[in-house]
Formats: sequence, C-alpha cells, structure tokens
Amino acid sequence: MLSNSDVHLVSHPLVQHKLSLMREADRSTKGFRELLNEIGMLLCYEVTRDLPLEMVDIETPLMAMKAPKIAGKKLTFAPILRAGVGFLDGMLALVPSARVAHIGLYRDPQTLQAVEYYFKAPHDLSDRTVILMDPMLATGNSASAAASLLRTRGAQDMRFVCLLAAPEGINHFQAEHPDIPIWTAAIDEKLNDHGYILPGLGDAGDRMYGTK
Ligand SMILES: O=P(O)(O)OC[C@H]1O[C@H](OP(=O)(O)OP(=O)(O)O)[C@H](O)[C@@H]1O
Ligand SMILES: O=c1cc[nH]c(=O)[nH]1
Ligand SMILES: [Mg+2]
Repeated sequence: MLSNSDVHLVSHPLVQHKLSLMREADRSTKGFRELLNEIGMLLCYEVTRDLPLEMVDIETPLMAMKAPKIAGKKLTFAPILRAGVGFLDGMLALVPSARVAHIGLYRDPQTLQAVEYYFKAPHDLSDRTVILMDPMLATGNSASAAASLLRTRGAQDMRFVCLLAAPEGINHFQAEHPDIPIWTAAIDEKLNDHGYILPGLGDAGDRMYGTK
C-alpha cells in the first residue's frame, strides 16, 4: 500500500485485479455486485489496519494468557446510497458489530451538486470511528456533503473509503475536510464534461443495480 498521510493507495494485487474486472464494460450486474462486495472486505482490512489493540486476560483451554483485542472507539460504517451500499456487506462480514449510518444522496446531473434524500444515523457519533464509504469520488461533492452530515451528529474521527478517485475529487474533499484521510484502490486521470471519472468504470450505482 502506497500512502502519504492523507491518501492511502491500496495496491494489493487482489484489489487491483478485481478492480480491473469491474472496469470491463461487459461485466454482468451480478459480477459487478459480487466484486464490489469482495473489494469492500479487502478495503475494510486496510482501513482498520492501525486500530489500537489492548492486551486483555483470556483463558485458552490450557492456560491463562494476555491476548490482543481491539481497544478504544467502536466502528460505525456510513455508506452513501446507493453505490456505497455495495461495500457494506463485505465490511460487515469483518466487523459484524459495527453500527450503520445510511446517507441518501444523489448527484444532480446538471449541477453535479449532491442532493440529500435520506439520513439515518446513530444520534451521537462523537465517541465512534466512522468509516464513510462510496465507490466513486468524482467531483467530491457527495463525499463532502456526507461528511458534513456526519459532523452534525458529532463525528470527529472519520475515514473515507472509495474504489476510484479523480484528482479533482481528492482536492475538493481534502479542502473541505482536511482531517479525514482517504483510502482508494486507484486514482484515475480526470473527470469528463459530465463529471464522470476517466477511464473509470461508468455509473457505479446503475451498474450495481442494473438500472440502465
Ligand atoms: O463525487 P461526486 O461528483 O459527488 O460523484 C460521486 C457520486 O456519484 C455517484 O452517485 P449517484 O449520484 O450516481 O447516485 P447512485 O449511487 O444512487 O447512483 C457515486 O456513487 C457517488 O455517490
Ligand atoms: O464516474 C462516476 C462519477 C460519479 N458517479 C459514478 O457512479 N461514476
Ligand atoms: Mg449513480
């Protein structure tokens, strides 16, 4: 994994291979959804890599020992609807006790601004680590709006996980939320005139749910 302090590029071969399969235009809806779920699990592994551990007393069948367990704040997963939900099952497979905050946003195709239509989150996120997730970071409008919504619930310790990021989206998100580090499997070239990532993978929500 390549990283500076703010952007972590997940270069694991399994992630890169699965991402290439997802980019292919003839990948089926079923295949696309399965791959997104699998990559969600792998990205969860990376984004939780530095969670603090504490040594606790346990009993094996043979003797007592001190063993490491995750310490500190509990996790909340925050997928941006719709496409962010594609990561969720994979992440919950690794952290089944996590809380979930659903954030309904769609991008207006003309203005490219994020429009909110649903927000259901735990009331107090101040003592939780929040993993915000969406496969696509394009203009950065959706991710920035989602992080701002989570802050209204007191979220302070946040991380953002995506699959593909455009340089424009990274710059925008970091300008608005400089304290939130980003994990991504790739940084693509640029946005086209309609705000789509190039080379990208198309519209993630539509490909995942077969709505186009
Ligand atoms: O960085 P941005 O320019 O905001 O673009 C990224 C957003 O666009 C897509 O959502 P979309 O609006 O297509 O909604 P959907 O997931 O329901 O299809 C994607 O899932 C992100 O949420
Ligand atoms: O390339 C893009 C940009 C925004 N949303 C997507 O789903 N794909
Ligand atoms: Mg979409």
